[in-house]
Amino acid sequence: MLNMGGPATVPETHDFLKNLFSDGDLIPLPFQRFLAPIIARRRTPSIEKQYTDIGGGSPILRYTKFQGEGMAKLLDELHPETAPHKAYVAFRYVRPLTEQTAREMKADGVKRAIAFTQYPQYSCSTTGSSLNELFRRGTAGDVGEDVQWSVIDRWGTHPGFIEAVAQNIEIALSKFPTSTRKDTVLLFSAHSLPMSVVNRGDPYILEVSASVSAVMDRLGHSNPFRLVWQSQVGPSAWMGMQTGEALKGLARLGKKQVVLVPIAFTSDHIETLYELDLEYAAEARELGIEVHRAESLNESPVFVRALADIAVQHLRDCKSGKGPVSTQFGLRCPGCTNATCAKQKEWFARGGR
Ligand SMILES: C=CC1=C(C)c2cc3[nH]c(cc4nc(cc5[nH]c(cc1n2)c(C)c5CCC(=O)O)C(CCC(=O)O)=C4C)c(C)c3C=C
Ligand SMILES: [Fe+2]
Ligand SMILES: [Fe+2]
Repeated sequence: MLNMGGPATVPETHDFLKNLFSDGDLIPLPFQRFLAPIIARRRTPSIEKQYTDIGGGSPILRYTKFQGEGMAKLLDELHPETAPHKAYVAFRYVRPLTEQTAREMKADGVKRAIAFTQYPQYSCSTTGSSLNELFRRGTAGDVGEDVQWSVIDRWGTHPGFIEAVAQNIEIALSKFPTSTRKDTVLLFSAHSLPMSVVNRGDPYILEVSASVSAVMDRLGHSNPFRLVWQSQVGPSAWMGMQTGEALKGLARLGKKQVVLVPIAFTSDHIETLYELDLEYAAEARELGIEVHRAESLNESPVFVRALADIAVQHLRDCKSGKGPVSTQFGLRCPGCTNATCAKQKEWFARGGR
């Protein structure tokens, strides 16, 4: 289960940021090895405060373990041919790091593995970065040379995922009076992307939009909705409209009720618990808007079942000869010039050999 991870405790914030700013797939910096520790050190106090304010750390490891254990148990029932199943967590910036997990898998004698991204929608900067790291570890022999790999690289319109999000929206909507419920705006909010990444053909914006569209279809277009973008960092141009600006605009339009919907991450983190729940909710209240947030997928049984279904479908596709990767996987961003991306895709397409 590939993801970025987050600091489980406040003192781990610095190392998280240092690893994050050292990742050239996420943030290409000149003199990266030199600049990354400097930027990380400068940003640590403000981000530490945010993790303190949300209860002392990121819950992502706890939720990912919960989801993974639930998925593995379901897989034993749904796909006994490949039982027993075990979920390993491989984070990019905090423990358990890809490197540590790779060694653990080797020690366990794993012979068949699925690199299962936990980002629903594909971006070169997120899933791409995790696959590049796994490729480096795999080719360095950290996982074991004889492991057969396949890849689940995106699943943003899977009906089970869409159902889980839709159910959480319905719960949030039910907190508004029946008489005004249908006027409530569903404001889908996803982590933004620098325009430089969008403009090289990264599919993330398109895939997040497709998720939103599928959720609205499932809800029968019961409410007005918009997709907006949050958490941009630094002075460069990022994908907009920004979530905070959208709330101001909705207030100007006389809207009084909003459901905020996180759509690009599977568990709570500072974007939901700090930015949405503390910052934007307070801003909205000042603007005279009542806000409820759709809960993150966290411990949703519908979502755990969706993960298992995605894996079963993938195992069947592998067996029926559709190959170890999706058809989308082979198509790199037209503007991607990252040499590791190219090598990684070839390596996984051969089953990681
Ligand atoms: C699908 C989710 C995410 C995408 C896409 C994404 C792209 C992206 N992010 C940065 C820069 C930073 N991201 C930071 C933290 C962070 N990012 C995501 C998710 C996505 N990022 C998460 C879940 C987190 C963890 C923080 C949290 O919310 O718990 C940070 C560090 C925090 C900070 O310093 O503000 C940076 C920096 C870029 C440049 C980028 C696309 C290229
Ligand atoms: Fe790439
Ligand atoms: Fe980010």
